[in-house]
Amino acid sequence: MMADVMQSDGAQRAAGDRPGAVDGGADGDRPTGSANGTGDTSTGSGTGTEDSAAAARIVAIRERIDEIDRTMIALWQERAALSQQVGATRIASGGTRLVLSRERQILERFREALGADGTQLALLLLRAGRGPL
Ligand SMILES: C=C(O[C@@H]1C=C(C(=O)O)C=C[C@H]1O)C(=O)O
Repeated sequence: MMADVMQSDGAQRAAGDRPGAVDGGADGDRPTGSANGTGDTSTGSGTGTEDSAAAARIVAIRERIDEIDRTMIALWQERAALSQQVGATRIASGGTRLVLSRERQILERFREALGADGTQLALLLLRAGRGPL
Protein backbone atom coordinates (compact mmCIF):
# COMPACT_ATOMS: atom_id res chain seq x y z
CA MET A 1 0.00 0.00 0.00
CA MET A 2 1.23 3.47 -0.77
CA ALA A 3 1.11 4.57 2.85
CA ASP A 4 3.74 1.95 3.59
CA VAL A 5 6.41 4.07 1.96
CA MET A 6 5.53 7.33 3.68
CA GLN A 7 6.64 8.02 7.21
CA SER A 8 4.38 10.01 9.47
CA ASP A 9 6.73 12.99 9.27
CA GLY A 10 6.33 13.00 5.49
CA ALA A 11 9.88 11.79 4.87
CA GLN A 12 10.15 9.10 2.25
CA ARG A 13 11.80 5.74 2.45
CA ALA A 14 12.02 2.84 0.06
CA ALA A 15 9.64 0.00 0.85
CA GLY A 16 12.50 -2.33 1.75
CA ASP A 17 14.37 0.10 3.99
CA ARG A 18 14.43 -0.42 7.67
CA PRO A 19 12.61 2.35 9.50
CA GLY A 20 15.20 4.64 11.00
CA ALA A 21 17.98 3.63 8.61
CA VAL A 22 19.93 6.60 7.29
CA ASP A 23 19.90 6.75 3.48
CA GLY A 24 23.36 6.05 2.13
CA GLY A 25 24.66 5.29 5.58
CA ALA A 26 23.73 1.91 7.00
CA ASP A 27 23.43 -1.13 4.79
CA GLY A 28 19.66 -1.41 4.98
CA ASP A 29 19.16 -1.21 1.24
CA ARG A 30 21.98 -3.54 0.29
CA PRO A 31 22.28 -7.31 0.19
CA THR A 32 24.27 -9.07 2.88
CA GLY A 33 27.27 -11.23 2.12
CA SER A 34 29.21 -8.75 0.02
CA ALA A 35 32.75 -9.39 -1.15
CA ASN A 36 34.27 -7.08 1.46
CA GLY A 37 32.26 -8.67 4.24
CA THR A 38 30.75 -5.41 5.43
CA GLY A 39 27.45 -5.84 3.63
CA ASP A 40 28.23 -2.72 1.60
CA THR A 41 28.26 -3.65 -2.07
CA SER A 42 27.82 -0.14 -3.48
CA THR A 43 30.41 1.51 -5.64
CA GLY A 44 31.31 5.16 -5.36
CA SER A 45 28.41 5.97 -7.66
CA GLY A 46 25.97 4.23 -5.32
CA THR A 47 24.68 1.81 -7.92
CA GLY A 48 24.84 -1.25 -5.67
CA THR A 49 27.21 -3.18 -7.94
CA GLU A 50 30.96 -3.37 -8.37
CA ASP A 51 30.63 -4.37 -12.03
CA SER A 52 31.53 -1.25 -14.00
CA ALA A 53 29.43 -2.13 -17.06
CA ALA A 54 26.39 -2.82 -14.93
CA ALA A 55 27.05 0.37 -12.95
CA ALA A 56 27.21 2.43 -16.14
CA ARG A 57 23.95 0.92 -17.36
CA ILE A 58 22.28 1.62 -14.03
CA VAL A 59 23.46 5.23 -14.03
CA ALA A 60 22.03 5.68 -17.55
CA ILE A 61 18.68 4.14 -16.63
CA ARG A 62 18.53 6.26 -13.48
CA GLU A 63 18.71 9.41 -15.58
CA ARG A 64 15.40 8.50 -17.16
CA ILE A 65 13.94 7.45 -13.82
CA ASP A 66 14.86 10.85 -12.37
CA GLU A 67 13.29 12.58 -15.38
CA ILE A 68 10.09 10.58 -14.92
CA ASP A 69 10.02 11.42 -11.22
CA ARG A 70 10.39 15.14 -11.93
CA THR A 71 7.57 14.96 -14.48
CA MET A 72 5.33 13.05 -12.11
CA ILE A 73 5.92 15.57 -9.33
CA ALA A 74 5.11 18.46 -11.67
CA LEU A 75 1.97 16.70 -12.93
CA TRP A 76 0.93 15.88 -9.37
CA GLN A 77 1.23 19.52 -8.37
CA GLU A 78 -0.59 20.73 -11.49
CA ARG A 79 -3.43 18.29 -10.93
CA ALA A 80 -3.82 19.30 -7.29
CA ALA A 81 -3.95 22.99 -8.25
CA LEU A 82 -6.54 22.34 -10.97
CA SER A 83 -8.66 20.24 -8.65
CA GLN A 84 -8.59 23.02 -6.05
CA GLN A 85 -9.65 25.52 -8.73
CA VAL A 86 -12.63 23.36 -9.58
CA GLY A 87 -13.56 23.12 -5.91
CA ALA A 88 -13.28 26.87 -5.38
CA THR A 89 -15.30 27.58 -8.52
CA ARG A 90 -18.03 25.21 -7.48
CA ILE A 91 -18.24 26.49 -3.91
CA ALA A 92 -18.34 30.12 -5.12
CA SER A 93 -21.30 29.20 -7.32
CA GLY A 94 -23.16 27.60 -4.44
CA GLY A 95 -22.28 24.05 -5.38
CA THR A 96 -20.79 21.25 -3.39
CA ARG A 97 -17.14 21.00 -2.57
CA LEU A 98 -16.90 17.39 -3.76
CA VAL A 99 -18.67 15.31 -6.40
CA LEU A 100 -18.48 11.73 -5.25
CA SER A 101 -19.77 10.22 -8.51
CA ARG A 102 -16.85 11.82 -10.34
CA GLU A 103 -14.43 10.61 -7.67
CA ARG A 104 -15.77 7.06 -8.12
CA GLN A 105 -15.12 7.29 -11.87
CA ILE A 106 -11.54 8.34 -11.21
CA LEU A 107 -10.99 5.57 -8.68
CA GLU A 108 -12.33 3.07 -11.20
CA ARG A 109 -10.08 4.44 -13.96
CA PHE A 110 -6.99 3.96 -11.83
CA ARG A 111 -8.10 0.55 -10.56
CA GLU A 112 -8.70 -0.69 -14.10
CA ALA A 113 -5.29 0.50 -15.24
CA LEU A 114 -3.19 -0.34 -12.20
CA GLY A 115 -5.14 -2.68 -9.97
CA ALA A 116 -5.29 -2.26 -6.21
CA ASP A 117 -2.26 0.05 -6.18
CA GLY A 118 -4.13 2.26 -8.66
CA THR A 119 -6.95 2.66 -6.20
CA GLN A 120 -4.50 3.74 -3.51
CA LEU A 121 -2.80 6.14 -5.89
CA ALA A 122 -6.13 7.66 -6.91
CA LEU A 123 -7.10 8.13 -3.27
CA LEU A 124 -3.90 10.09 -2.70
CA LEU A 125 -4.49 12.14 -5.86
CA LEU A 126 -7.99 13.02 -4.77
CA ARG A 127 -6.77 13.95 -1.32
CA ALA A 128 -4.10 16.21 -2.77
CA GLY A 129 -6.75 18.05 -4.77
CA ARG A 130 -9.04 18.60 -1.82
CA GLY A 131 -6.65 20.46 0.39
CA PRO A 132 -7.70 20.79 4.02
CA LEU A 133 -11.33 19.73 4.47
C1 LIG B 1 -11.99 18.46 -9.47
C2 LIG B 1 -13.26 18.22 -9.14
O1 LIG B 1 -13.71 18.32 -7.82
C3 LIG B 1 -13.44 17.32 -6.85
C4 LIG B 1 -12.11 16.75 -7.05
C5 LIG B 1 -11.92 15.74 -7.94
C6 LIG B 1 -10.55 15.40 -8.46
O2 LIG B 1 -9.55 15.78 -7.82
O3 LIG B 1 -10.47 14.76 -9.52
C7 LIG B 1 -13.02 15.00 -8.40
C8 LIG B 1 -14.27 15.26 -7.95
C9 LIG B 1 -14.55 16.30 -6.95
O4 LIG B 1 -14.81 15.71 -5.69
C10 LIG B 1 -14.25 17.87 -10.16
O5 LIG B 1 -15.45 17.83 -9.85
O6 LIG B 1 -13.88 17.63 -11.31
